[in-house]
Formats: sequence, C-alpha cells, structure tokens
Amino acid sequence: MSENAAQKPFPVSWDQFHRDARALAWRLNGAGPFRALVAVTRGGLVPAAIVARELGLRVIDTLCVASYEHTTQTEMRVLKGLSETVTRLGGDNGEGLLIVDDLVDTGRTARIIRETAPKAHIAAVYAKPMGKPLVDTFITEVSQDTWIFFPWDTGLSFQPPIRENGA
Ligand SMILES: O=P(O)(O)OC[C@H]1O[C@H](OP(=O)(O)OP(=O)(O)O)[C@H](O)[C@@H]1O
Ligand SMILES: Nc1nc2[nH]cnc2c(=O)[nH]1
Ligand SMILES: [Mg+2]
Repeated sequence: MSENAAQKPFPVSWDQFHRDARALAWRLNGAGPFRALVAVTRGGLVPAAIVARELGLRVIDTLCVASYEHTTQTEMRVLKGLSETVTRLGGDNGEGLLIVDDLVDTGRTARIIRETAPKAHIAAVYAKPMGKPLVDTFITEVSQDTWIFFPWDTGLSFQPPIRENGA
C-alpha cells in the first residue's frame, strides 16, 4: 500500500503488540510441529521473538527483505536468504518452517517467500485484504487503506484537541 492510498492511521502500542503476537503464538500452537522459525526482517523480528518464546523454538533464522521506503513501496530486494542449516531442516520445499512477519499488506513479500518455500507456514500478526490469502495464519485484519504504526517506529507526542477553538 503506497503512501497516498493509505489514509487511516492504526497506531499499535507495545502492550497491544505483545498481546496480538501472543495470540498469534496460541493460534500457531496447533499448526506445527515446526523445526525452525524464520523472522522476516526487520518487522518480523519482534513477533518472532515472542512466538519463539511461547512455542519453545530455538533454531531461528532471518530472511532479510526490503520493500518499503517509509510508507512508499519500492522494488523488493532480498538482502539475505535462509541459512544452510535452516534450508536443510525445511527440505526442498520449506516444510516444517514457521515464517513470521509483523504484517502482510499487498502480499508481495509473502508471495516471494511462498515461491522459495511453498510448504512453509507463513504467519503475520496483522493482515490487509490483499495480502490475507497469501498467509496461513494471522490475528487481526485491518482495511487496505489503513497504515499500521508500530511502537518501534513511533513515540509519545502532543495530540492537538479535536476542536481547536472551543466556545
Ligand atoms: O505485503 P507487502 O506489501 O509486501 O508488505 C508487507 C511487508 O512490508 C513491511 O516490511 P518493509 O519492507 O517495510 O521492511 P521492514 O520490515 O524492515 O520495516 C512489513 O514488515 C512486511 O514485511
Ligand atoms: N509500518 C507499516 N509498514 C508497512 N509496510 C506495508 N504496509 C505497512 C503498514 O501498514 N505499516
Ligand atoms: Mg517487513
């Protein structure tokens, strides 16, 4: 979702994110067994830590991709693929791998992951309608014209009142 089309801000606090990531872990608990967990960097690192803790997963790898400059979608770059160890654990098709991201938006990132590991289980905490069919598990759906603001990207700031010049 590019900057212009995404108009509704959806700020998420650390507390809320922890609750949602833990809910994701509960849902994934019945979906395994998983031989390794893969975090899609960078956003996937945070839920991956929470899910790994909840599900007792200790073999953890990263898939490093970049596809947005702030809120603008750019050409997608895979900066680092799976390690040899985790590739071996997942066999040819990624079976038994749990791949975690913070959100799925247009689904482009998830689609590329699916191409390289078709049988992996792909999970995201938040999903927008376009990306939803590309993941196996998610927790909360938001509309396509929403922009999710994560706690690691934001800080406390003054909010002007809804009515600037009250009677
Ligand atoms: O479904 P899509 O349209 O592909 O968008 C989803 C991806 O975009 C964001 O990552 P981003 O590339 O911004 O990098 P980051 O995780 O380092 O913030 C988000 O963390 C997902 O990985
Ligand atoms: N923080 C953030 N990154 C994204 N990347 C793609 N969509 C989003 C979004 O809604 N929020
Ligand atoms: Mg990301």
